[in-house]
Amino acid sequence: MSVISSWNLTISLNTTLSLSWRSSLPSRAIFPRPKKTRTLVVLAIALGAKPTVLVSEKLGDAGIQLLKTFANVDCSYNLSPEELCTKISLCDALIVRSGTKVTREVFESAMGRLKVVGRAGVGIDNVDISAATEHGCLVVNAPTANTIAAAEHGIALLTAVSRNVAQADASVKAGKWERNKYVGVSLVGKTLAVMGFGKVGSEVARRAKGLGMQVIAHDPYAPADRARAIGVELVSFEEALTTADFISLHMPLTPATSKMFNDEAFSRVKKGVRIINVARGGVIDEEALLRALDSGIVAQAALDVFTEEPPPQENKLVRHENVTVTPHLGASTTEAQEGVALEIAEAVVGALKGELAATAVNAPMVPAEVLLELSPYVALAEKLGRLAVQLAAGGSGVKFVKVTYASARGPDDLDTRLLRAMVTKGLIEPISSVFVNLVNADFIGKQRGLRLTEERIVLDGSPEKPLEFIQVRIANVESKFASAISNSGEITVEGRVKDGKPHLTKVGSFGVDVSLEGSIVLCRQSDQPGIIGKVGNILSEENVNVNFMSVGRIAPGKQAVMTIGLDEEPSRDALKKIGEITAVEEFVFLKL
Ligand SMILES: NC(=O)C1=CN([C@@H]2O[C@H](COP(=O)(O)OP(=O)(O)OC[C@H]3O[C@@H](n4cnc5c(N)ncnc54)[C@H](O)[C@@H]3O)[C@@H](O)[C@H]2O)C=CC1
Ligand SMILES: O=C(O)C(=O)COP(=O)(O)O
Repeated sequence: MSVISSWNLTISLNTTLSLSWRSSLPSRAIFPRPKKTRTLVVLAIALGAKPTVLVSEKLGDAGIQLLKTFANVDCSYNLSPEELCTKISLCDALIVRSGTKVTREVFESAMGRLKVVGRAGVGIDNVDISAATEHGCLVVNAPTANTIAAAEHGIALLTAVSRNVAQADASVKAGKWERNKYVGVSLVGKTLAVMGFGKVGSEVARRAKGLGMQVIAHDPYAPADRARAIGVELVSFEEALTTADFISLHMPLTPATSKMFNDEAFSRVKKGVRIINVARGGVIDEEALLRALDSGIVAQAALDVFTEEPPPQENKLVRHENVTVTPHLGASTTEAQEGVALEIAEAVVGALKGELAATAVNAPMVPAEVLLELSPYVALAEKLGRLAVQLAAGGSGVKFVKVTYASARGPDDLDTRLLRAMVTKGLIEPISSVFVNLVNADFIGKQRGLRLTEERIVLDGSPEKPLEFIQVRIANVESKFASAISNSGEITVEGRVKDGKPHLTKVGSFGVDVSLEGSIVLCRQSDQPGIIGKVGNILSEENVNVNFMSVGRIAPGKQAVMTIGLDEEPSRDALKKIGEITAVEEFVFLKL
């Protein structure tokens, strides 16, 4: 047996937490409700009540029909921010496009009911992801169905600005015939810099090559071999700026890309460059672009997106004669909208059912097969967390938690993110009013000052099972059940999965064996005959069914820890009577 990572490995509690799930997991583990409403919601769904999905922007019909097979669908377009906040507390899911701002206020107004936000498109800059995560709300998007539409729109604008199509059209419609004024420039042989070489950027590049352009791309995160495969050279930002005749923007709006095209950037471009933006308005400093257009540094710009949408009437960029504009039409083809609607409807319905969310934005994926295999260990992890925290004496302040995973599998073969989230859930929910799920576990843990570290132990043997046991230890605390403190001085509980069910197999330094169902009584007594019978009698007098009982002792005739699994909760009186048995030195009642 070897320990392959040490307690020093502090898992960063602010990393985005993993998550995906299946209906085989208990639904409350997936989308737990605030305590008062949880039971009702689960019950309502069990009785066949449909969840409610609010669609706040036009969505393709195929998507709406799919949603209707599973949910009540409320299509309410053009809601004001106040109206959205009012409606949202009655909705389990919200589907938006780029026109709805899903702000922190929206999540706060949802009062814990909103489980999923579906973005019917790619860019999620209109959704406050941190607020979603903090509120345990999953965000999913539809990242693939509009790629081609956006790329084609980029190419449409590229050709339009090279040949003054929009301006010439307006001129003819105004009764003029200005053939000399609208002489354009050719694309063939010109250099196009694609900024952001992702899905849309690479499709634009492919098409531009077909038009005979030299294509370079700037993307700090794109693999060079993917670029090479379509004959594109990845270059620095500087090189892209200084060599391009056309620049097409395809990066997401993030703090790093915000106003990436500013006075400084425009001061380095080739005079007469043409710029196309089908990404997000915010990646350009619009004031700086206006200056660059007025000074002739930028010959033309084509903008599908704006910092503020729709842009104000008086927006000088929109009215500029060298600017071609479209009203955020990149994704607006019949084909893309049907595709996006289906993609998002499937993702939202799946998430509401508790299935894997392949396009989760605030919850990295755990593959379906991994999840299926881990499912009983997920339940075990939560229950161990629940037991450990209930064993801490009041006022101890649980802070340092160590989770050990013992397995015969290699260290890279076990994704512990899910298990870590469930231990966190088990540790926090019994002692607070917050609800913890796989989306917000790390955030809530960090917020509450939990320092959770993980350790892997590699066991010899055949790696059939993903895990042999999970151990949860809480350091630097007193316990209300002294025997739960192991030789290392920590509250220690350890469990295994037996016949698909979680079992408690160790408390402190005592080996025990009890199925983790219902509730349990832990009892330390001096090892002597008759104790089990006495405890059993007290419980049977109360009609409390014992589902499991085990006794672990240090040595014959010394001390023993009796673990009793109960179907019902015993009365205070019964617990008092157990405590009064002479040989019983301490006992504790724990809810699972
Ligand atoms: N106008 C419209 O209707 C549409 C607009 N979009 C916009 O286009 C963006 C790109 O979409 P996809 O290609 O599907 O996303 P993607 O995620 O496949 O590609 C984005 C690329 O940008 C790169 N990137 C990130 N930071 C960068 C930086 N600082 N400099 C250069 N590159 C950077 C990433 O590495 C990635 O390769 C979306 O985020 C969205 O805002 C997408 C679809 C339709
Ligand atoms: O998918 C995207 O990122 C888009 O910008 C498309 O926006 P839309 O859904 O058309 O409002």
